Amino acid sequence: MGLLDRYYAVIDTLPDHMFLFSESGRYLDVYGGDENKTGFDCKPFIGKYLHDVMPHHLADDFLSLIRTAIHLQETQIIKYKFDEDEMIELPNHVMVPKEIWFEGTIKHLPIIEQGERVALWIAKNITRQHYLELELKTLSEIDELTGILNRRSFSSILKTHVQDYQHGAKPFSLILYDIDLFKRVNDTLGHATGDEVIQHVVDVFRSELDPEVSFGRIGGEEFAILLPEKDIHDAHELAEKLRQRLEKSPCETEFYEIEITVSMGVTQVNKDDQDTLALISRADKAMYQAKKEGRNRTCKYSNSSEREYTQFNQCNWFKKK
Ligand SMILES: Nc1nc2c(ncn2[C@@H]2O[C@H](COP(=O)(O)OP(=O)(O)OP(=O)(O)O)[C@@H](O)[C@H]2O)c(=O)[nH]1
Repeated sequence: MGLLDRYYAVIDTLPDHMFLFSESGRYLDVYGGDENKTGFDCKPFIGKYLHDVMPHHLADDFLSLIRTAIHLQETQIIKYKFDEDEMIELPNHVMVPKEIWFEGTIKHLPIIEQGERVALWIAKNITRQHYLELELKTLSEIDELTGILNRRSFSSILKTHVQDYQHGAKPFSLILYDIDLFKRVNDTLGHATGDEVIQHVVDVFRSELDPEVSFGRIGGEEFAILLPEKDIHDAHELAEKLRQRLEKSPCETEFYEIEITVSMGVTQVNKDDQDTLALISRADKAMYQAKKEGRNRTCKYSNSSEREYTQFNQCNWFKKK
């Protein structure tokens, strides 16, 4: 076997697809691609143009990357997908995959073919990696027990809302709530039943909340709801609706029917909120006031929330330094 044939055989068994494109978007050559599992070697594309084999807006994007790689002589990297709606032209015998993700690396090649400059496009199938990344993202953002946002992702969304508000977005409100006397559920009926109660409270609230509302578990039995474009009065009204709904919906476990209530604190973002701390602290103080006033109620943050909290801080087992 001559050296050229050997090179050709090697390049054609490479796991990723390698396309040679002219700067007008013509497929000059196609190699490899065994591992891309498209069931199609793409060689029939040779001689065709990008616009002949894929939806035009995708072809426009691809062509612009090819031209950028050639003009700047800088490698371009892109993540892209083909799916049932947007697919390259496949022969009839090839089953159209639901979704297939690629990483494309586009490099300028020092070759002129038929008067045109040339780029090499290496396409690696990253579908598995893409789904793993999605799974990891979900795991890092979602609370395992309840399926709502965890503390970290809720805090990050809240922070973004505060920043947007400081840059002119509409005000929003925050509800914090805590399950009343929850310790006794755990202590009397066991931790597993406690977990069921937490799930029940979340389910009842979730069924009442719009899907675009951010809802997070920010502590063991403490939750937060961010209400975009709602003032403190709207937020109080909604919180009361949720509280009353829960009051009328006992948690049914296999062995028990458990009456559950929550105490809720409500506040609204204001111009002094440079970060989330003061905002959360106000909602927390209002929630504390609701606990102090007898639980199973909703309090709006006010001067009296501040007073209650200050009195709490004046107890004798710790002092502010
Ligand atoms: N089952 C279960 N319990 C939890 C979880 N996280 C925190 N807890 C429990 O939640 C309880 C919180 O109790 P406390 O903070 O004393 O408050 P409380 O009994 O709810 O009383 P008030 O808040 O004053 O109405 C503690 O017993 C924690 O162990 C969890 O994920 N599962």
